[in-house]
Amino acid sequence: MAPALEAKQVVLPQEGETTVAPNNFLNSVVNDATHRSKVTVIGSGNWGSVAAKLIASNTLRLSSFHDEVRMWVYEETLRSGEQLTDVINRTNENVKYLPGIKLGKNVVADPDLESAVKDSNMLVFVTPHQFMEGICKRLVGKIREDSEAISLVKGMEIAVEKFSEATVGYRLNREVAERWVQLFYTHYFIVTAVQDVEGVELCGTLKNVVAIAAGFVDGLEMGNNTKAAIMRLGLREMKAFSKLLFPSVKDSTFFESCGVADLITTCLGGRNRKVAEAYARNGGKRSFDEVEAEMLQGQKLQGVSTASEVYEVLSHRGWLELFPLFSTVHEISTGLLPPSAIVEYSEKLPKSF
Ligand SMILES: NC(=O)C1=CN([C@@H]2O[C@H](COP(=O)(O)OP(=O)(O)OC[C@H]3O[C@@H](n4cnc5c(N)ncnc54)[C@H](O)[C@@H]3O)[C@@H](O)[C@H]2O)C=CC1
Ligand SMILES: O=C(CO)COP(=O)(O)O
Repeated sequence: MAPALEAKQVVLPQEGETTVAPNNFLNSVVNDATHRSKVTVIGSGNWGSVAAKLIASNTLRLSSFHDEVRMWVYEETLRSGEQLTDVINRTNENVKYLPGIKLGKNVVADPDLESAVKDSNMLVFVTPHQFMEGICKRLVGKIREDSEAISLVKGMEIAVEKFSEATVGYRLNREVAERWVQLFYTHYFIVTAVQDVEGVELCGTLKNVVAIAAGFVDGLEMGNNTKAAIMRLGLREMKAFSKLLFPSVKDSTFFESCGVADLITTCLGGRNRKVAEAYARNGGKRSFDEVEAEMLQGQKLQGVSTASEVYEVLSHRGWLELFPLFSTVHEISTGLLPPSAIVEYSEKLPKSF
């Protein structure tokens, strides 16, 4: 991917420093409409819709971007009989996944994946991870050659413009990272770039497994001390697992927004936590799928399937004993162990851990 960059003279902050979107600078640099970046958000769930809203407020403000933001919608028929896409385009609101929040008139919902991406060079992937493979396969040969893409990291309350933050992980090209930061940054959504793609990705992914464990603790009414202990041990497993898989992962990434902050917010308030709490209150008698469908009404949990994927890696590599929290979460969520096993697992902690 070779992005055409228009903002080469941006003075980049040091790694880990917060970047303030250089509003006036960008406006003066890019005037040529043919070189403006065009953005498509691939996904329109809860976070996908928030992302589209955030981005749309910035594309209007910054002349380096086309105003219009396309949002690919996995089409569904609402109870009213209307198509979700039609309702979004008529009301400017995702009434199913982000009700009560206007997305911005420059957000255009599109149920056709190919048409949604065809003119865009900045692709924002934000669907539940279980659908990503199928979507990527459908996109082969359909996207512009100069496309850049980002897979999103976190934040829930920003749709109502409460202060929040996020981390962009990048590999080598700081300028590309900077453009993504500009696209997302607002006064209420602080975005930081760190040179650690794997670390950022794994933080966002693995913390959902810890959030399931935190939900079990809540469901069993074990209190805050136990929950804090589970979160600390979870963070330790997140770090150990990430570094075993990718030795390049940096310790400092775990202290960024994508690390400890996202872990805390998801373990205190997220959907994984909420559904796991209900599952544990039921003593694991109803399956996660059942509880999820009932409680989330179409939104999707990531923690349970992530725990299963992590378990596969651990089994394959012979690391199960090194990661008792991760493996216990999987065993509980598949009904092999009762929810109470979440605190019993600590007896299995290896001495060196
Ligand atoms: N909600 C949040 O606070 C945050 C979510 N994320 C992550 O963003 C990703 C997307 O989450 P949300 O936007 O919250 O989604 P969501 O869970 O609110 O909604 C599920 C979405 O999946 C779509 N969908 C259902 N079946 C599908 C299929 N077969 N193919 C493609 N799409 C299908 C639905 O139409 C809907 O748009 C997840 O990986 C999540 O962990 C990341 C940060 C924050
Ligand atoms: O990944 C997420 C937030 O970072 C989603 O968390 P929940 O699905 O638990 O709300």
